[in-house]
Amino acid sequence: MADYDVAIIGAGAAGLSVAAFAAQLGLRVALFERGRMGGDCLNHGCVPSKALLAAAHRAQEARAAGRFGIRLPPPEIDWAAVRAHVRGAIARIAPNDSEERFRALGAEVIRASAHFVAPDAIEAGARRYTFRRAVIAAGSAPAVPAIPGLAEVPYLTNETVFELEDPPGHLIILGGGAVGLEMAQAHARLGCLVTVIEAAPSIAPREDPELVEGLRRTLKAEGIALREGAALRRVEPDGAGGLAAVLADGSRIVGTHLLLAVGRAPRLAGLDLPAAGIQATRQGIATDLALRSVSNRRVWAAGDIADPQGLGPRAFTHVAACHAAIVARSMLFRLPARLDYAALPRVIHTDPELAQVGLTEAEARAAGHAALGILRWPLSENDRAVAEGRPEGLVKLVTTPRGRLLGASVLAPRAGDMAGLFGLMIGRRLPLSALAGLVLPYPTLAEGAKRAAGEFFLPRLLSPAMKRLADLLIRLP
Ligand SMILES: Cc1cc2nc3c(=O)[nH]c(=O)nc-3n(C[C@H](O)[C@H](O)[C@H](O)COP(=O)(O)OP(=O)(O)OC[C@H]3O[C@@H](n4cnc5c(N)ncnc54)[C@H](O)[C@@H]3O)c2cc1C
Ligand SMILES: NC(=O)c1ccc[n+]([C@@H]2O[C@H](COP(=O)([O-])OP(=O)(O)OC[C@H]3O[C@@H](n4cnc5c(N)ncnc54)[C@H](O)[C@@H]3O)[C@@H](O)[C@H]2O)c1
Repeated sequence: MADYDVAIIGAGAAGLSVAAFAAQLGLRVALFERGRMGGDCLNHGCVPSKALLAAAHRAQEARAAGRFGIRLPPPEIDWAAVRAHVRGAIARIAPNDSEERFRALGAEVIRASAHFVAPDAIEAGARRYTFRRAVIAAGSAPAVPAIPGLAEVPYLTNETVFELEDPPGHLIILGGGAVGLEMAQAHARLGCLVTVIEAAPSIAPREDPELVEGLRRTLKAEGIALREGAALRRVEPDGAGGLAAVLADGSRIVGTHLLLAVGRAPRLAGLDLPAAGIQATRQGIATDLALRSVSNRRVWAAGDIADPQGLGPRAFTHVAACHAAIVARSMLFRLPARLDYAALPRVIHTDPELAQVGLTEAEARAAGHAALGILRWPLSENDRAVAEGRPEGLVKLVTTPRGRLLGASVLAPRAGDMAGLFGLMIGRRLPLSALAGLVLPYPTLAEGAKRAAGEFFLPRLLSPAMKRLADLLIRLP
């Protein structure tokens, strides 16, 4: 008999969700974790980044208070207290992910690095554990690009940037994606000089350019230097304890710290996958859409490390949770399960936030939708946004010609909070009339979603034929 029913490598968002479910069903669960319980999201990702952004936003609100007739002195940043706030947020959430909680649920938590030694066996801490089923949830690590000179300068990643004893004087960020932009705004609002170097022609290159333009304006207005379409040729020490980044156009940017934010790499090394006959791609563990390994049918993968059917990873905590639900269905109940990213949300948690659900206009065209309906509602037409002095932003909907919602892009304060509405519309294939006919509380930003949907029906409602019909009907007794 196998030692365990389910062995799980990694106690991050994905592994913990599977472990909690399997243990509560009474299965014998072994959960291997070599680092901190909670993985990236709790310790080096979502939680510290959102906590740092929260502090930064308070500072910005203090700076902007004058617009509302409130006179405040310029905010003073107590970096040690900001760090304590970040650590406090982690500490308050940590009990949910703790060893104690998972032991109480019935799982055995093994604090050691795990690797495969056979198709049905793992070794950790010099002990061998056999399993009936295994889940690889080892996550991803920050990618380190091959940049000449990088070995000669100290650099930060998401694993170290939240540990700085003092604020960076001038933070140079390589990569203008989700990590780069959130960290850029957090540090700029906390009083640091910030330069973002982005290789693609635009920051947030996957996102809708109309929305990115609004975000770019905000970031620049806050003093963040954006070097877009810039190739970094090399980095070198500046002789004063900092570094210089030399771009292909010859310009030299001198900073005190360098943060790498150029994407993620799956943590495959050290798992000894060949020992268990588990195939992997450059992007992660090769699985089918039920997240089951294509080559070892005892094994599933979940979270950042999964590469389902060549789709590549979607490195988000909500995706890790969604993967865990699919693994539970497929692995524990042997029910059909199929990953579907059609209604997947993603949010860049800057202020304003940039939220995307489903396809952007460009993604919809690339997917072969030749004719599209494009509906827009600017935030400047939303009463709440105007009242709060935040008219910068846009709701943009992408539909089929018949009005089925394919994607929604929103730039607005707390845009992510609108994502659920669009996710439900797309996921349940609800007609656009459901959104246009919804009665929403006034005044809320979400009314922008309803008004954008209304734009689909307005030209039809006010057509010459409808006007003639109205004229006729009003004459009837
Ligand atoms: C700065 C930053 C901000 C982010 N913000 C957000 C956000 O706002 N919203 C969002 O949805 N997502 C966000 N993400 C992404 C999110 O953090 C990840 O998608 C999520 O943490 C992935 O969870 P996971 O369980 O797949 O992997 P992880 O959280 O990385 O967990 C994997 C665990 O496996 C352990 N492990 C690895 N190999 C072994 C081994 N051989 N033996 C034992 N243990 C092992 C690791 O120590 C780790 O604890 C952010 C990421 C970063 C970097
Ligand atoms: N709010 C969130 O949900 C959130 C926040 C942070 C991270 N994450 C997750 O973590 C993942 C990783 O984030 P990330 O920002 O590191 O990756 P990313 O893929 O989102 O962005 C990386 C950026 O770096 C650029 N780049 C790549 N190589 C470069 C180079 N040599 N020089 C300059 N620019 C270069 C890319 O063009 C891209 O714009 C995200 O894709 C996301 O899934 C999510």
